[in-house]
Amino acid sequence: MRPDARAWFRHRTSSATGLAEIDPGALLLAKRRGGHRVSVVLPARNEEATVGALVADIRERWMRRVPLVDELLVVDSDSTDATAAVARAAGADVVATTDVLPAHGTRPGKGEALWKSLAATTGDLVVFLDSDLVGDVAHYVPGLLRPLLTDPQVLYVKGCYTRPLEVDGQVEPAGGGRVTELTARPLLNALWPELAGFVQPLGGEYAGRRSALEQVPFVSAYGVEVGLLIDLLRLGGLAALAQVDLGVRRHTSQSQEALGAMAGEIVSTVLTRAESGRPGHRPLAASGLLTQFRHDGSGFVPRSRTVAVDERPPMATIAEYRSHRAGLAG
Ligand SMILES: O=c1ccn([C@@H]2O[C@H](COP(=O)(O)OP(=O)(O)O)[C@@H](O)[C@H]2O)c(=O)[nH]1
Ligand SMILES: O=C(O)[C@@H](COP(=O)(O)O)O[C@H]1O[C@H](CO)[C@@H](O)[C@H](O)[C@H]1O
Repeated sequence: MRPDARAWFRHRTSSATGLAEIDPGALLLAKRRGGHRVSVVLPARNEEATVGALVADIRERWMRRVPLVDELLVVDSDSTDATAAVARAAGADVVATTDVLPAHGTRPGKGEALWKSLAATTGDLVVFLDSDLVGDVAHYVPGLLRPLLTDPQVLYVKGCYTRPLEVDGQVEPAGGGRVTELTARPLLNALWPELAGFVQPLGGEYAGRRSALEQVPFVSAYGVEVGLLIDLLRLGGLAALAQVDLGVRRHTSQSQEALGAMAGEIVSTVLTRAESGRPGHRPLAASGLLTQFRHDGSGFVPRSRTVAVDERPPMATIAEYRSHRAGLAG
């Protein structure tokens, strides 16, 4: 690791691996002293099996018992199951991606849900959690908020964790984060070595200041995490970024084929941000296509899909958003 990445890793990595490492009173005091309002956003596409318990736990622990969180929103991202009803019954506010900023249309993908969540929430601090988390994650929200509540220089905090791999009901103690290990980490180490200290650059649990999040584009699909990391590095510099060890993260994993497409979207996202390094040369261009293969018993069958990404502009450039925020400011 380069000296700057190593220094960052030592200075900007904190630990919140369980509630024993959290002082709720101190966080509440820091929140009140800073005059902060906290929104928690759960992007959810067909997560009826897990979103309810997650919502109920956050509401009970961090809204009712300890009012660290002011707003809990589930963004229903084109679900075809009962995600919205389950989330609402558990006490979350729920909005459909299609219903937010309707004049701007809607696009499929996680990044679209996260971009629109900025227009559907009001906190100056925003926490993002995947909706397919399983196990004890009660410490995730306070752990992610702590660097933002205690250090004004920090703009963005990513969770990091060990990641068991669960496929077809079989659980391995490690091996999760396959796209991170096989695609994102090698690419980021090659092109942005200053980010080499991030343990989980693609992790779905992170928090940031709205003032920063509204200044950067959101890649509309699975490239959103790697796009945010690169763009927030450019916006605030490495010292404005932090990570917190949240212990273990378990979630429902996708198939290798699905993750291949995810990797393609991440490569497309990285290439749109990678310069060829030689002045006057255009940015590296991705084909936007990925061909994978299945064997049908008699031979290999190619299957091509697009892994091109589009992105939404910084929310601060959206007139409806600016006028809505101005109205809130009174
Ligand atoms: O189009 C999408 C795809 C995913 N997600 C949500 O984004 C999170 C991470 O997605 P997924 O679990 O598919 O990715 P993985 O964690 O397996 O990489 C989950 O809460 C999904 O419900 C979403 O809101 N819209
Ligand atoms: O980190 C990874 O390699 C992928 C896949 O994880 P698994 O191999 O299914 O445990 O999961 C992450 O990547 C997505 C794209 O950035 C994020 O949206 C997910 O939240 C995150 O789980």
